[in-house]
Amino acid sequence: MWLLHLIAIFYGKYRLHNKVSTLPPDEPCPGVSILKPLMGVDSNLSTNLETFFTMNYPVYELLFCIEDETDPAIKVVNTLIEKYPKVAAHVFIGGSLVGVNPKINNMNRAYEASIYDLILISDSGIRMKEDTLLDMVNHMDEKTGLVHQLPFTCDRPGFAATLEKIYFGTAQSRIYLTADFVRTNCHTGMSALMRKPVLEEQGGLKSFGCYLAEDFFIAQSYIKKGWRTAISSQPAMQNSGICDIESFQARLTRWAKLRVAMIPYVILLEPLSECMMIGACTAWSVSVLFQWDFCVFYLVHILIWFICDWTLLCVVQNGSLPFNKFHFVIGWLFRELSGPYLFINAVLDPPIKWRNRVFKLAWGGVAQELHPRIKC
Ligand SMILES: CCCCCCCC/C=C\CCCCCCCC(=O)N[C@@H](CO)[C@H](O)/C=C/CCCCCCCCCCCCC
Ligand SMILES: O=c1ccn([C@@H]2O[C@H](COP(=O)(O)OP(=O)(O)O[C@H]3OC[C@@H](O)[C@H](O)[C@H]3O)[C@@H](O)[C@H]2O)c(=O)[nH]1
Repeated sequence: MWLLHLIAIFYGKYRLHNKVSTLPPDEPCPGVSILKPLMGVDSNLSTNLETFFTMNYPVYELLFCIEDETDPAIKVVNTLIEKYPKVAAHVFIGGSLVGVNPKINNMNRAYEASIYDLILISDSGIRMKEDTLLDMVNHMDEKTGLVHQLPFTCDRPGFAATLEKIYFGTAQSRIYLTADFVRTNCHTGMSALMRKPVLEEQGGLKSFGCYLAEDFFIAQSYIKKGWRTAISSQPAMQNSGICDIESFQARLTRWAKLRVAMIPYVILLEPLSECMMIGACTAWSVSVLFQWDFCVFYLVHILIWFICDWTLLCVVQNGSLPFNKFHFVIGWLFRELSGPYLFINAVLDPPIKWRNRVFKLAWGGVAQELHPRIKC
């Protein structure tokens, strides 16, 4: 785990927040079809979506996917389309039933209507900078089939936002960056650019509709076909208007359930890779083997881990943090203490609740909807 910390810090420093180079003027810019699956409206939706209309990229189309024809997101999107008439944008309402995964069902019609060879799947809460799309396209070299963004968050007020930033900038970034360094699949599909022809060879987006963790299986299919996956230099800036501890923990629990079903060895490795757990195990081991003091060892372990996490968070943030060190201590302790508890909860209660549906996963990751179309 110390090695993982070091790899994440140094690789993050080397790989993230690099200057985005412009494409050579003589090379034609590849067009990008951007799929935006939407469901409901939050206080930041309009400003988040607006950043897709103001990107500095020459050829792209925006394909908004909305399942429910009464969804207020339709009005938000139409207002933006009227405001930016020069940006190619279309709205797909109704979705299509091609599998169990509601996000795939929502996006599939837009995917089939997309006209470019590069597809960007981008969740509703994501914000783009003017050069984010260019940065992602720049990472799509001839060996790479899928470019994804390291999940991170925008600066927002409140303890829940602090907690989210700490989680994504420490525990998640550590694994994500190390996985990218050793070329292991760790793809989280909130913002991913992919080659459409490769997806088409496998039957298109709909062939991943049987999985809830479509992101993991899409990346896996690229790797099996000999393509590389890579992270881009800019992290994914999540900026959902819904930011509270309960929904954040529900999301982490849902993701943990997906991981456990897809990659069963994480049942053991994941809790053991948590600071408090591995620290306690190691402190006990050295107290038995070498008669070292348990408490001193444990506290030094936690202190070094804490310093590494702060360093990594600063690397991923690449600027001043919106909270002070005291808030970091509180948020970090809360995350580290609640992490193993959430994981155990996820293992003990396998049904997965996602928005207004409940699913069950079989080992391997194939999903089944438990009570189709229940409303919250
Ligand atoms: C030698 C030490 C090995 C340590 C192994 C650590 C085991 C995993 C610990 C924590 C997992 C955190 C994963 C964070 C990102 C995943 C977020 C997520 O769950 N996303 C899902 C929903 O979008 C998505 O479907 C799943 C994506 C793939 C998750 C793969 C997790 C296992 C990654 C193991 C990488 C180990 C790399 C280190 C190798 C030396
Ligand atoms: O029923 C749904 C649920 C979600 N979605 C869309 O899917 C995207 C992600 O939804 P949420 O924000 O609820 O969920 P997460 O951020 O946890 O998703 C993430 O984890 C699970 C993976 O399968 C997803 O690819 C990844 O985006 C949003 O754009 C949302 O609008 C639908 O279109 N229909």
